[in-house]
Amino acid sequence: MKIKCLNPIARVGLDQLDAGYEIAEELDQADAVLVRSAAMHDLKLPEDLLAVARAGAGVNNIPLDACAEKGVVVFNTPGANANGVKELVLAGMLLAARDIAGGMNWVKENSGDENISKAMEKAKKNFAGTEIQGKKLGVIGLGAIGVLVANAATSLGMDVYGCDPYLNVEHALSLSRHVHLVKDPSEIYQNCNYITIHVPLTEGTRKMVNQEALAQMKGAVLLNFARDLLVDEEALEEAIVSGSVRRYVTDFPNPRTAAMEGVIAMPHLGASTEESEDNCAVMAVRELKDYLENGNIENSVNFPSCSLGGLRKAARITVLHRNMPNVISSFTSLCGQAGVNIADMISKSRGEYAYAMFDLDTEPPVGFLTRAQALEGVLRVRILQ
Ligand SMILES: NC(=O)c1ccc[n+]([C@@H]2O[C@H](COP(=O)([O-])OP(=O)(O)OC[C@H]3O[C@@H](n4cnc5c(N)ncnc54)[C@H](O)[C@@H]3O)[C@@H](O)[C@H]2O)c1
Ligand SMILES: O=C(O)[C@H](O)COP(=O)(O)O
Repeated sequence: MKIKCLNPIARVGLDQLDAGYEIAEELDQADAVLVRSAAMHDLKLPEDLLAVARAGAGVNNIPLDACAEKGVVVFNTPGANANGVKELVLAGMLLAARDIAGGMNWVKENSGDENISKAMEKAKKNFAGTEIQGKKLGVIGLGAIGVLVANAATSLGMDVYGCDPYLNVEHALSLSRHVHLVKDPSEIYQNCNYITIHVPLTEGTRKMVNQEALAQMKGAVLLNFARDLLVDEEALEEAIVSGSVRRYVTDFPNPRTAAMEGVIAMPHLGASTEESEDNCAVMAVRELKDYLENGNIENSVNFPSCSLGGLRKAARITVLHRNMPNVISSFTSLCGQAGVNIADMISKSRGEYAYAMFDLDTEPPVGFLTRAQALEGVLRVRILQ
């Protein structure tokens, strides 16, 4: 199997690719892709590509539907970089609470002054600020990162409010009981001193922090460590001028926000820690290998989770297909016609797409793959032995 890395991937992950694998020089040779933030929307994907693993959380750089249509399974690594982001969000709040960066710059600029120790005692009032203890923090999106940020903020003495209409059980169970859940994000916009967004960028969340939301804020610090396009930046500029937003702290600057007054920007550093890079790489490679070698799917963002464990029978056939009637029945009929017994099977669906796995007592005959691949609704068939 040839794996193409579209971004540098941590060595500890690549080291798991044993003898059966090599790193591809070119994308068109690849059986699978490992990627971080490289933009894939305009890439021509090879016909034989089987999978893409995003070593990270956000998948807005990957054409998920186009991949599904071609029978390419896309994975991500939920939670693997969440702590790295949480720590930077805490730093972001502290950087907005006092002018730490301004103060540090002042020291650099005055480093030649022999009387700097005396001068700073006069200058320091320019960089003073407030404490975060006792302030209200609103967290929009209580997933892997949002929960860690909310819990850490309660430990720092903040009064924390969280909003997530799709909060899942795992994240709900790990959320501190001190976090107040609200249904309407307006409660957060209107009442919180700090507001932090941790939702994926999708068509539904694009510009979710819009003019209406920004106008409700009362001198808040808005933190965006998720994606720039979640915020309406024209409205943001007005909100900073009017004072409804006091500071915008972002990990996703662009030509517009990088030059804006009141913005504290970092160059997409959230997941750039040794630990997060290692965690993501290890998880992404594990997911890829389990899919390539056993056909099992875990943490896909365009196909359902589905597993039959390790290969134990004569052959395993996997079928990525549209979620529509008769695909499974026409496949099992094909097995019957070929005299192949299905020893075990599993089938799962997710939205428009579905996946089925069949363990066979005997190897399928020559030509079986071509016949299965031609069945209506089938996107890709693989035979694993
Ligand atoms: N700065 C960085 O380096 C960095 C690192 C990792 C992730 N991210 C970004 O942060 C995002 C979140 O990451 P995560 O690991 O917490 O993902 P996650 O999938 O664990 O959590 C996302 C949460 O957002 C919630 N959500 C979706 N739509 C919502 C809405 N309209 N209102 C409120 N909540 C909503 C979901 O229910 C889910 O709980 C990623 O999609 C990515 O864009 C950035
Ligand atoms: O969505 C993510 O996981 C982050 O934005 C991290 O992206 P990166 O892997 O390019 O640092």
